[in-house]
Amino acid sequence: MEANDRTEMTVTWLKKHRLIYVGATRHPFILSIRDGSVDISAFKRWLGQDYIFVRAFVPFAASVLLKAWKESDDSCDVDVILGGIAALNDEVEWFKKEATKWSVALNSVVSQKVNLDYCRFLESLMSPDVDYTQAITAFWAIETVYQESFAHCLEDGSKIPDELKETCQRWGNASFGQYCHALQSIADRQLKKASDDVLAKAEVNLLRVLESEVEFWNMSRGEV
Ligand SMILES: Cc1ncc(CO)c(N)n1
Repeated sequence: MEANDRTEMTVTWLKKHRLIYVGATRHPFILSIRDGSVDISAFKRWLGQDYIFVRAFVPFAASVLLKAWKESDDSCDVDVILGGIAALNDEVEWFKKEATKWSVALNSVVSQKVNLDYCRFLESLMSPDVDYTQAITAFWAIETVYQESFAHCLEDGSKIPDELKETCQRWGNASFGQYCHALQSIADRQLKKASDDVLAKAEVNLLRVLESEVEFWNMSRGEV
């Protein structure tokens, strides 16, 4: 590959940063869900913290939608992102239902530092100074880590406890996978025509997302 080959930049980056990507998508927390050994208190901690994260992810998604509408040459982008926002609406309701099932009091969950930092990073990406290419690349990466992680839980040979199957289905299902692919195509198309400066920033943001995802799983396991 030539150094300036911009075809499927996301694929190139995931290869280049493979170790951290595998760290985010095959984390011990995910592996423990897959093999059924998951510590339920860790799962509940994840549930409460992720609810806080998802609430911050909604305005981020809205900011990506706004940027798509303003900056994209392809009006289909808005439809893809709108579909993602619709899914987030379901997701917020699902968290409330799931929290009741596990007796997690969502309104008394205190955001942990890792989560606060990640949400603050999302907020920085909402700035109008961050262009559509950077925003959509981060958006794709965030959704894809969950898709890859939970899809792995559902693969052959898994021993997920019944009461956690719905969680894995939520992000591991095929249509969420297609949605992530649609986001990836958009990101690749944008990255192909981006300036070198934007390209460099998008790569840094991708790394920040992957690191934050690893930390988020660590936090869920009570390790930070
Ligand atoms: C921490 C985290 N990353 C990604 C997603 C996917 O939406 C999520 N719900 N939470």
